[in-house]
Amino acid sequence: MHIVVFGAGALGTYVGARLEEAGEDVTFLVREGRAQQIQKNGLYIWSAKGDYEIINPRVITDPNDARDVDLVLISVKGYHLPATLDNLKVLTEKGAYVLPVLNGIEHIETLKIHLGSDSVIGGLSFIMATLNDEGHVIHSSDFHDLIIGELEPTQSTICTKFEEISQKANMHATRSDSISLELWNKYMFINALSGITTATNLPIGPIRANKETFYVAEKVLREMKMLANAYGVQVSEADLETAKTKLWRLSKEATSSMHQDRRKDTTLEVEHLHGGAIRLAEKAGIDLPYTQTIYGIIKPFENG
Ligand SMILES: NC(=O)C1=CN([C@@H]2O[C@H](COP(=O)(O)OP(=O)(O)OC[C@H]3O[C@@H](n4cnc5c(N)ncnc54)[C@H](OP(=O)(O)O)[C@@H]3O)[C@@H](O)[C@H]2O)C=CC1
Ligand SMILES: CC(C)(CO)C(=O)C(=O)O
Repeated sequence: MHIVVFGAGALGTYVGARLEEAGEDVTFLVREGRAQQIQKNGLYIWSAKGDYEIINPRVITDPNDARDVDLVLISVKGYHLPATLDNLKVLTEKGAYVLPVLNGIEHIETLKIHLGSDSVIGGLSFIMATLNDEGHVIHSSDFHDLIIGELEPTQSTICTKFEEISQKANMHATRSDSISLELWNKYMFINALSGITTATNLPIGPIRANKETFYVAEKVLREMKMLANAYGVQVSEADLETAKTKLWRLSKEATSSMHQDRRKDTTLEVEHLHGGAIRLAEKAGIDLPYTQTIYGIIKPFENG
């Protein structure tokens, strides 16, 4: 299978490298600056699950240079997605399916509108990864989960093929037959975790240690459950409890990628995540007061 990783950042490089390590044909579609950095420093992942270097990575900056693409793994930040749509179209017109692994929900509809519903597979990841100054991936969590699933029945064959190859790779890859529920469960979890860690500028430990602060995260979980339910996705009380348990199980220094971005003084995905939830809530005629407050607190830090 020929896989194009669109955006060789922390998550895309990690998954792309694991697939290449498993013997798959992987091409990285990047912008000029990243292409030069890869040429200078190489493509490495440093991980407790096993370090890996891609020897002679195949890197392109123009989608027209990609031949016979089966699948495009989209791993740009939410705020970069609009600028990728024309290049993605070039790839879907060659017959590729796209598998976005971004956090969030709104991007699924955006991609469907621009590329057609049949082209867009559901996907998400649980991992803590970031790029260091050399552009190498630092994988700091003991989990590295990738979940995929068809959003349309026509995607069954490509999902089966990708399931087979990704399960041979050094990561925990699974296929879900309720990917919309998985996407919303992740959205619920990430809006609580990234919201509370970024707004307080603290990792999860001190947040849990102050019940008044953890209470806010719990309220965000509840609002996100309500939002999912308003969109017909049956996020349940049990799912909410699972998300809460996950927040308790994280190591005390653990934090969200948005909070890591705040620490690095770079752009935050707050508009894509919390802003997206507020837009969806407005359309559904519901209020999300805790999410709205978190959004307001983070907003001044959005542009670094
Ligand atoms: N990191 C993590 O642990 C996790 C991240 N996620 C989600 O995954 C998504 C990606 O996050 P992450 O990997 O951390 O982000 P990064 O910022 O590390 O990577 C994003 C990459 O996208 C590239 N990019 C942006 N626009 C384009 C473009 N037009 N063409 C080609 N490449 C482009 C950027 O390249 P350039 O160098 O040119 O700017 C950058 O390398 C986010 O939605 C995040 O929430 C989900 C789970 C965990
Ligand atoms: C919570 C985590 C680390 C899980 O993958 C994540 O998605 C993020 O911080 O962006």
